Amino acid sequence: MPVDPTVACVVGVDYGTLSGRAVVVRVADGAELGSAVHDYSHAVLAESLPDGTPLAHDWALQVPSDYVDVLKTAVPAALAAAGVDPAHVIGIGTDFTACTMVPTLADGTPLNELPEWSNRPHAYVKLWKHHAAQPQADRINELAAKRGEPWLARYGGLISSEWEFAKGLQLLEEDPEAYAATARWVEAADWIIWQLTGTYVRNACTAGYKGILQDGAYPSREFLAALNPAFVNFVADKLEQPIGRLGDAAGTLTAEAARWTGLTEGIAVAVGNVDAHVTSAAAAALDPGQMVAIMGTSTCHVMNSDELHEVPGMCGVVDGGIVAGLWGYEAGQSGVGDIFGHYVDNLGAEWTHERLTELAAGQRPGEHGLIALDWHNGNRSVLVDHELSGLLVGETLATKPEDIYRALIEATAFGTRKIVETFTAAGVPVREFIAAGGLLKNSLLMQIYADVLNMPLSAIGSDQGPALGSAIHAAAAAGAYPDVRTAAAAMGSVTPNAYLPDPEAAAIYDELYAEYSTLHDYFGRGANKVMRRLRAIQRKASA
Ligand SMILES: Nc1ncnc2c1ncn2[C@@H]1O[C@H](COP(=O)(O)OP(=O)(O)O)[C@@H](O)[C@H]1O
Ligand SMILES: O=C(CO)[C@@H](O)[C@@H](O)COP(=O)(O)O
Repeated sequence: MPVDPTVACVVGVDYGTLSGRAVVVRVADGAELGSAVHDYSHAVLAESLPDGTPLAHDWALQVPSDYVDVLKTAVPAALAAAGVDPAHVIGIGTDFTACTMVPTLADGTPLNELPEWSNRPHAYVKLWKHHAAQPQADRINELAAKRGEPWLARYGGLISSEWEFAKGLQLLEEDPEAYAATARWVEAADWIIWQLTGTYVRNACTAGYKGILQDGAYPSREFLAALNPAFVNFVADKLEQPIGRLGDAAGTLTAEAARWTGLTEGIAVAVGNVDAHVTSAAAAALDPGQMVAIMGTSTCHVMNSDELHEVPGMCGVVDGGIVAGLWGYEAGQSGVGDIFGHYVDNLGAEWTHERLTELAAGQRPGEHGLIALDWHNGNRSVLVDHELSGLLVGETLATKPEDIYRALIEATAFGTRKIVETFTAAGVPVREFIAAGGLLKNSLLMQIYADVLNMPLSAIGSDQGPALGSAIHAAAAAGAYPDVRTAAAAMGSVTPNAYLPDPEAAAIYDELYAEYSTLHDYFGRGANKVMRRLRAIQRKASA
């Protein structure tokens, strides 16, 4: 029975680092009728497994049953909050952090859910911020450069330790039994769709940006064998799967998933997507030159272009990676909100983001005498090196907590400026900067970004951008619109010029950015490898 288009709704579910957020959205105009959040009960496993098995440095794991709990809790709660008849919901779409990898049996059962594997770290989900595969990434990059692999240029010259191949090679080399037991190496973005439909389809976005699928091919068997002879069949045996186009239906909701969610069995389920890339649709910002920055735990910068260029240190460029018909570019900062949260957490309970922001807002740029490097979680773009670490210069006995908090915000803004300038210099100009994500709520942070970039900031209309983007893809998958671009025009929203640069502040930030750039190149491009040496000493001391 077709649903009346004026009441038809879709559900978008955004899987972030610490929680899943469900939104019920009206198809006709993108109105968000109700939402709910569910925090993952295991959060991020960075110190130990649930049974206490210790984890080494730079590990970040998750428990996949937490993801299914979101379907069972946040989706019904969002429906209740919206007061919508579930029979009016015609589709569901999801987005996920990436590259978050699930080792599974052939039927999609996660390895960690088998009793015999529950105490093995490599049986668990490797979260996007799992950086312990940097040695494998270094070998992949060295070999790819030596062999002149054509696909390396599509990733700015460097493959990240966060992605599918480095993490897969680490699995093989550190736990060969777990590698052998892994029948499918699955992006969480696709695993959750598998749970909703019973069908495993690899989405074109993560396959391209995180799985090195370029021009229809993965890295060759020869390349894999040269990395490690036992890795030769990694693609054929554990990775390859039919590719689903963004905005198409991956399948329909199973009876079991209908019971979990309270939705109707058989409704359309959109091909999986990534929390960053799906947000461009929510901001109705799919045209070339519109850079959408999804600012949360990390920041992802996504932008379309009608031209293919190599941008040094970008995360990747994929044909149709954001929307069909255009080259989708991605860059990123692997630590942003995480850096602020880590600082706040270490200060003590009486300190909060809000208190520090209020105190910091009273300062003029440069007043605190500090400058920081925003590499507390490594550097994703433009250096692609997760052995790098944070730095603070200028601290004195007069330095106050709010001074450092402001310097950390400014450092992430300088990191974003480095990315914007690199794109523009490479022939992919940034014509509009649109902010999205959880950090939008910090107006001081937004103003600092406008001043540092010295350009107006547009702001996405929704404070649940990724979830709205997933809902838009669900509407296209359900056939309510002919394609994602048409659905985005009807359902997405943005406020242009939400923050305008202050010329005086911008001038001071130009001086501070010059100092940031000097530190960036000195510590990040090999002049002084102290950060890597400290990591090596740390690993030896922790062994
Ligand atoms: N007022 C604030 N100002 C700056 N950062 C904040 C503020 N509140 C929370 N954060 C940071 O934002 C991050 C969460 O961002 P959010 O977009 O909600 O989640 P996710 O990145 O998982 O999608 C956390 O790292 C947290 O430390
Ligand atoms: O890397 C990507 C996208 O490519 C993100 O999913 C990852 O940085 C996690 O983002 P969040 O900050 O947790 O939303």
